[in-house]
Amino acid sequence: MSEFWSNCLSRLEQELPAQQFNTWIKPLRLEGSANPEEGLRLFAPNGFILKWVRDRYLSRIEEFGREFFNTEISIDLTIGQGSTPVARPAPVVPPLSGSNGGGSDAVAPGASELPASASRPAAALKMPSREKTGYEKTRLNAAFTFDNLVVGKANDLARAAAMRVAENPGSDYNPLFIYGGAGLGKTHLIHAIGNRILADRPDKVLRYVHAEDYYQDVVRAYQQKSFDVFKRYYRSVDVLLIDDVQFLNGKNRTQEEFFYAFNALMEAKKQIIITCDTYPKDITGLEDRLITRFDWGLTVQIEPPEMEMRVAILEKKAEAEGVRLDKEVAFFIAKHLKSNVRELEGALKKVLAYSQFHGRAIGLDMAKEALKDVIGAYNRQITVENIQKTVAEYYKIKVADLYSKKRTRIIARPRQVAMWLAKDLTPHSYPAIGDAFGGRDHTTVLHAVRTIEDLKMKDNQLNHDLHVLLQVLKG
Ligand SMILES: Nc1ncnc2c1ncn2[C@@H]1O[C@H](COP(=O)(O)OP(=O)(O)OP(=O)(O)O)[C@@H](O)[C@H]1O
Repeated sequence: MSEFWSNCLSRLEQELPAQQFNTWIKPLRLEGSANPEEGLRLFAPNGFILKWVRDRYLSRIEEFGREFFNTEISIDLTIGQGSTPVARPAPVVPPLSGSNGGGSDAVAPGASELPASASRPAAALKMPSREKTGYEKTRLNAAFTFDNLVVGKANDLARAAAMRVAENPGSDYNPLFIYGGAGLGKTHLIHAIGNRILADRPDKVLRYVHAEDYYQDVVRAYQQKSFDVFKRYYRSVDVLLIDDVQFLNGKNRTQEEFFYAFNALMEAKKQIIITCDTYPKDITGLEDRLITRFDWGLTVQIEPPEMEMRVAILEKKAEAEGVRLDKEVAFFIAKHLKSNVRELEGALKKVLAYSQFHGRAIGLDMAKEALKDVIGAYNRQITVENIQKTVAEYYKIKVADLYSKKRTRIIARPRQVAMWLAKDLTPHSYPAIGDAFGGRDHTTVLHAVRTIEDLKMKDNQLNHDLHVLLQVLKG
């Protein structure tokens, strides 16, 4: 197994820019028995890395596995440390040490709140200590700083507010609520704030947490009846940075805990910074008392970047990879990909890989060739509605069935196919796709995407369906 993993690591190291490899791949641990058919387990230190790896790298790792073992393998990606230490350990809660810390703690998260991995044992969450809190414990990503954040009209207000908070945590804007669409730099900005605070005030106890990880901590605290430790942990920080708060949607028990932590931190004049994909009042599935609190400080938006900013981002990212990008290439990419910085990064990566693979210098013609699929799909403006209509026609069902609660296989499978296509062909996030399918939870979309990914390897009919649908949609 270790031979496979080192093989996989060296291939990924060759394929990916060093920053991506170090951030997303290096902290992973793989475990499994000698027989790969019994399944492999890939441990990610936190939900943030898990989400990223699942969306971007898991299918590639599985592909390497199939080549290496010459058989189908399945990899169970889960939060944890495995049996070997990881670079950035996930926070975990120790076994119960006595009291459960009050009446509300006896309330379990609803069954639907429990993640698949909830029954797995967890290691111990340590109270942050000022002496011992090293950079790793903050869970910040050192790669996201103000220095490498490109500023333009789309984010100048958000950046100015972020700088102000970084300079005076706990005073002016509390909480600072940053919202905007997927891939527009919210995570980058929140890490930049954390990194700046820590650089200026190394004594501050600071904690970055993705909302999924916060939820996992609540689940573990519940399982291990260690709410005292959990509460003290989150209330003892000077700065709490919580990313993608929309993921608390529908998780009532977790929201309750967050509500108490929020109040305690605000009372103690500690800084809270929150990111979200929508304006507070538009968040669905979150309690009103939380939503109104989000508005207490300053709410700032990050918008899709304008043309000049997109060009500047491409140039900066290319520079970080040691490449000087011609203006015409940067303009060409920026002209075609408008709504999402992550997409711009993906396109740039594709151009760099294409140039390396074919041994060609980066120029306009080459970039056009490398990106013809990406840009073709983008220009045809594939929308979720369009996908739903095409899928419904293909499977001879009604579009309304795709929004409905019907679970019969004849409806459920086309719905999963449509969700998979929506994730593949549009820039929408899991929650946004869930909304477009009758207000379903993002986990349902995630499940659909994983199911179709798995099945398309094994099921010829499904593979054929996907092929036809992709051709129709891409034109
Ligand atoms: N203004 C910018 N300057 C430089 N890089 C940027 C900028 N905005 C976004 N990026 C880069 O784009 C990528 C995606 O950004 P990020 O993960 O911060 O988006 P997000 O808004 O948090 O997305 P999501 O809601 O999907 O989590 C990151 O690699 C980030 O560094």
